[in-house]
Amino acid sequence: MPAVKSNRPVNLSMGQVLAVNLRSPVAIASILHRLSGVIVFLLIPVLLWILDKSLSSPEGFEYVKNVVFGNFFVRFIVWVFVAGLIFHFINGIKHLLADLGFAEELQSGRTAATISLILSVIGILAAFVWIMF
Ligand code: HEM
Repeated sequence: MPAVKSNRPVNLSMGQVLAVNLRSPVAIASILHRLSGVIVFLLIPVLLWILDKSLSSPEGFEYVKNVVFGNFFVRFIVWVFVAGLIFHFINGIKHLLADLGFAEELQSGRTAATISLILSVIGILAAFVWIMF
């Protein structure tokens, strides 16, 4: 038996977790930073294959240009990779600045998270137009 009885709630439902976290830009930026890191990591082989193919020969380059990038689904996957990288990079800079002591308090951290979310959305939408059309 623990010496002090804890009233700390355990086994929170996912609804409770989301209700709290979706109201916090810091929490949203944090989980998306982890998710984007994993997405970028998982898609690296696809991008490496495209790069390898495009550098293999002039025919390989034409193949990637016309056939690979001619495919809507491949362009979408490439956009997901670029979107993940944009998000991860911008929020990574925020993390590194916080490590240096910038915007690490509650209010400044919220502001930094909001700014990085807005910049990420702008960059990700621009990448969508660039890659998909
Ligand atoms: C191929 C490129 C990259 C991959 C696959 C990648 C992947 C990851 C993953 C999986 C994590 C762990 C996330 C977590 O557990 O919360 C992480 C953390 C981190 N990444 Fe990246 N990353 C990449 C590029 C970058 C770049 C370019 C930056 C610089 C802006 C960066 C900055 C960071 C930082 C600062 C963290 C630590 C975040 C923390 O302390 O919670 N990453 N990365």
